[in-house]
Amino acid sequence: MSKVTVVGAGNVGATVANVLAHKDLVREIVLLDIKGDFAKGKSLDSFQQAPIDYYSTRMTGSEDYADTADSDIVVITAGIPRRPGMSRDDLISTNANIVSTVTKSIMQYSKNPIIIVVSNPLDVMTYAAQEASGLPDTQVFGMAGILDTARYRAFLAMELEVSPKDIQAMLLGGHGDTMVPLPRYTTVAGIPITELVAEDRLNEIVERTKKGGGELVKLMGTSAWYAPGAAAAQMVAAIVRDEDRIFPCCAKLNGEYGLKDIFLGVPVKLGKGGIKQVLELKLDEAEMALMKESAEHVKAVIDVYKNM
Ligand SMILES: NC(=O)C1=CN([C@@H]2O[C@H](COP(=O)(O)OP(=O)(O)OC[C@H]3O[C@@H](n4cnc5c(N)ncnc54)[C@H](O)[C@@H]3O)[C@@H](O)[C@H]2O)C=CC1
Ligand SMILES: O=C([O-])CC(=O)C(=O)O
Repeated sequence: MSKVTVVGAGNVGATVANVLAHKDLVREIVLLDIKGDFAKGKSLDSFQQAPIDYYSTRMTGSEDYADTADSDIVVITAGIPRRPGMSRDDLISTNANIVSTVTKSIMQYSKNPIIIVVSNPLDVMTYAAQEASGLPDTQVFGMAGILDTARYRAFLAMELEVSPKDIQAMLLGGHGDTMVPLPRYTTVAGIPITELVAEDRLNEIVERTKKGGGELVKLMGTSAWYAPGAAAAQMVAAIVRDEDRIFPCCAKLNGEYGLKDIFLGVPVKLGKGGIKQVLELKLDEAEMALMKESAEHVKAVIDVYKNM
């Protein structure tokens, strides 16, 4: 049974830990935060749910990295969330420093963890975590695509009045307004979405998906946590169970899609050890152009990070 550390016990981190504990898959979760006893309180509250919801996963809170020693998987959610009017990229100056510091502290106590990054701007923070950890590409990746496709699938379920269970979709690109939902790879119980939703309406749903994070920031004054937390927990589960799930994740590209030295959302096979394979879809010209545009945007933010 694995040990999982979640860094950042705020809205997303506490949700990742709580959802993961409910899956009863790992022996121990350590929730770490710099905010005094905050993580201790969150984890105690969460563990007091165990007798009610019937799981065994232990959860402890800490502000001391020694307690994270020998973690198999680390989820980094530390950092500030955006407020209305901000873009995810506006968080870079604060969060790059936090993510790099957190990663180095983790590496002092865990030799060979898998790191899943959640902090924003996601693609660049994943780049920063890999640089700070020195871990192989297969072991450092980011959570965004599961969330973004979940939003897309939820909007389609609302549109068609069908169960979200029956909607399958794929999405590429950066975790920002340039993300690339793929209607050609979207089905409802195997039926191509293009047969069920008119092109104009589908475009509106794609546009709403791209701005899905911002829609919630506007409604709540801070960013989302239920779906993001569940998405990160699903990635941990796929690794612990060695499921070989195919998920869109933010992964290092080494020539796939004609791109290098970048972390970007692509379909990967996720199981024991992390990313087992990056899948290269046969994109048409329009899809490839959107992917390229998204990559250029992420590259520009990586350059900002490199010059910090
Ligand atoms: N990748 C994605 O799809 C998503 C990413 N996010 C991002 O996740 C991050 C966290 O969001 P929330 O949980 O809503 O924020 P939050 O403010 O509720 O929690 C963040 C926590 O990080 C802690 N923290 C800050 N610096 C730290 C450090 N050096 N070491 C340990 N802990 C530290 C804070 O004390 C706070 O408790 C944000 O950057 C947000 O933009 C949020 C939702 C989705
Ligand atoms: O929108 C944000 O800032 C948080 C996030 O990445 C999301 O919910 O997609």
